[in-house]
Amino acid sequence: MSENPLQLLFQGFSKVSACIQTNLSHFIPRREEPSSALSTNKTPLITLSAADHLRQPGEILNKGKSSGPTTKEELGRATWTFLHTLAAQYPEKPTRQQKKDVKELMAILSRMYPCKECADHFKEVIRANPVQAGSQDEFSHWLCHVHNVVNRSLGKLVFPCERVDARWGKLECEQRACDLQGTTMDFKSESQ
Ligand SMILES: Cc1cc2nc3c(=O)[nH]c(=O)nc-3n(C[C@H](O)[C@H](O)[C@H](O)COP(=O)(O)OP(=O)(O)OC[C@H]3O[C@@H](n4cnc5c(N)ncnc54)[C@H](O)[C@@H]3O)c2cc1C
Repeated sequence: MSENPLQLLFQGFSKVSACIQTNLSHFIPRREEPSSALSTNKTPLITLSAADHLRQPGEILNKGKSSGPTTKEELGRATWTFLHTLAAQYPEKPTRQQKKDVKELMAILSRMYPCKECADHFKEVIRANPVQAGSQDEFSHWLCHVHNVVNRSLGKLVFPCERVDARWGKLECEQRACDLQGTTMDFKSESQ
């Protein structure tokens, strides 16, 4: 039976793709591994999609961002996206542990954010504005407020916090499988 010419074309394309991956992986430095692991590990270090064949090698390695080191602005936008998405998904009734976790996360950010001047400034911001994370609404509005404190210090426009839920939503995830589970119990005795 004669094969479909398109099928033959795709088979040829797959072979070329596998060959490019194997050869390209030789040019990418890898972490120290025991020599036995190196000799047996056949998994390519990167995988390429069909569209990647149209890109330059440098573009493939920096997929999704402009080439060159990450700027303070890119880092800031990515971090605020992470934080506001976290706040949008924060439970209506968080557990004691979840409240503790977000406070710790902010404290860690103020020590380890990879821009020292930003981290130092953020430390002052959260000292003056202690984390409020008693509910989803409280946490997302607190975050909006501290983001505005940073905005003001950089001469940026202040964001209207009543629109924070419209700007930042929960992560798109099938059947809300990404949602954090809170508690249905009412911890009235808790101080925060
Ligand atoms: C913790 C932290 C501290 C930082 N400190 C400094 C610093 O000291 N010096 C410095 O130069 N840079 C700092 N940055 C980076 C800075 O805040 C910006 O991220 C960066 O300048 C890029 O700004 P942008 O205009 O693209 O928007 P961003 O401020 O990054 O905001 C991203 C998007 O969030 C939305 N948004 C804006 N304000 C709010 C808000 N209040 N609530 C909800 N959504 C909002 C807007 O749609 C905006 O486009 C810090 C970032 C973080 C995460």
